[in-house]
Amino acid sequence: MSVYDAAFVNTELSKPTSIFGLRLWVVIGILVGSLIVLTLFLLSLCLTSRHRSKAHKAQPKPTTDSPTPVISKEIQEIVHDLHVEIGKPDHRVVVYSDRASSGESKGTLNSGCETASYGSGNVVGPEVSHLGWGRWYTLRELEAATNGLCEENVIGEGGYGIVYSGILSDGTKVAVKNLLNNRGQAEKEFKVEVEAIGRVRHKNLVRLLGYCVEGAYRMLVYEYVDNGNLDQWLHGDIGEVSPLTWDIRMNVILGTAKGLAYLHEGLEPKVVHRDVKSSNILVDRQWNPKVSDFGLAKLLCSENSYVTTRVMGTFGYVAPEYACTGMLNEKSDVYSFGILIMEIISGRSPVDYSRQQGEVNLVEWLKTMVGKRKAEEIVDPKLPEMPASKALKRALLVALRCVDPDATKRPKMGHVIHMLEADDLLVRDERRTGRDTSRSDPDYQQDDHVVVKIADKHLNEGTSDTSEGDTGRNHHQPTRWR
Ligand SMILES: Nc1ncnc2c1ncn2[C@@H]1O[C@H](COP(=O)(O)OP(=O)(O)OP(=O)(O)O)[C@@H](O)[C@H]1O
Repeated sequence: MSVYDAAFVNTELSKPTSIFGLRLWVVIGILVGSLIVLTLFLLSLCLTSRHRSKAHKAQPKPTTDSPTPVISKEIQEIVHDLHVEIGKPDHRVVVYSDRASSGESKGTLNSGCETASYGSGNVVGPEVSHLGWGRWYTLRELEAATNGLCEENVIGEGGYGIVYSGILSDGTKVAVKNLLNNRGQAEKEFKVEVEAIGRVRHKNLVRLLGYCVEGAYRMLVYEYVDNGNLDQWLHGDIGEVSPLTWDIRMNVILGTAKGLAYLHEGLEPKVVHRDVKSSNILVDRQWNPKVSDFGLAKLLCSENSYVTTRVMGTFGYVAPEYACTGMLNEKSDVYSFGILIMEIISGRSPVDYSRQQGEVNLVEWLKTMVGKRKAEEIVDPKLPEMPASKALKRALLVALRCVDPDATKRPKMGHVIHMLEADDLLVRDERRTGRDTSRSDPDYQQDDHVVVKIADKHLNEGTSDTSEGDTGRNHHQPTRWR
């Protein structure tokens, strides 16, 4: 450009324009500046929206197959209508059939401890459950806690799932129950547990900390109870002398009664456990009992009874009227609890085919022994020391009342606690004063008389309403109840 041209451009650019009399070069400068700012703004907008859409894709979409809302809705439904079916799985497959279609994970978990691959891939910390309690754990998180659902972490295997010990990232020790796919049974058990005990807090009930719903996986995460279950301590290989003293046994009975009383009388709708038995009573190092395994629980509104066509429970513990008619209310649990007391006192299983005739059925044998005034011979021979006679008879009395063939005459769990605690106070008092009241105390003599009377009455009534013929509708029904 020549000097002339440059001077011309300079002159032109310096001319004032109609825009506030600004010179042309100033106007051009403002326009270019604005254009740059606008371009930058649009660029940043574009980048932000792309980032958002990526992040959105990485999170599981809250669609209809998003786990929590669906489960939550279904759980509400089962409160009104639930028929739990009997069925024990015959093999240990922990990957469910719809897993492949969900596209989330592949392969089965078996005896190896290698980490399985889980396709969903997001490592998300525990979220607060949408159910209003507990936590919603990811599969990956529980896999990490249990060393990949490792064989070495297996604590036990129940009818509906395998239980693993695990340690969460915050150091909490937990028990993780991986429910088996049993044609819908896992789903039902899962819903029942979540609904029945999700919100329950009681020192004698195993606390459910949260759950995992991912693809076809259904897992329940419980507080870890570190001293096994009562069945192991009563019938396991524990040597000649049981560590379970009389006081410990009574403490276990009382604690269990408190847990059940809370389910029956402290909740609305009340919860009938339906599977009270020694393997479902966990104990901690101080021998505090905690009732577990609510998979068969049933929610009942206030005074209701429920008639089911399928009887659930464990052989030897199921109340006769429930077995025969399907009529279920909390008194069925009271019956099972009575059997549990007998088991704890005697160290015998409710049904033991290795025993001689007349001793196979615990209730029948125990009543006969009481009737013959041989209560002392009922006591577990592995007990380190014999209980006070009065304490033994009171415990037997409670047990006999709980297994009354007439469900309406069985005490409520609250009343059971009252009877047990009264006994506790009396026995402690007896020990403190160092006197044996058993012979002089009229109350004691009355107990003795009542125990024998109840046993006799039950023995006479026992078989009339539990005939062998009435077994048609029930699954796990023994041919004879007593
Ligand atoms: N929270 C827990 N802490 C420690 N151990 C547990 C816990 N929950 C269950 N277990 C143990 O895991 C094992 C299996 O328990 P689960 O409740 O699945 O079956 P079960 O009661 O033995 O049998 P079923 O379910 O067939 O009646 C039991 O030995 C039990 O002691």
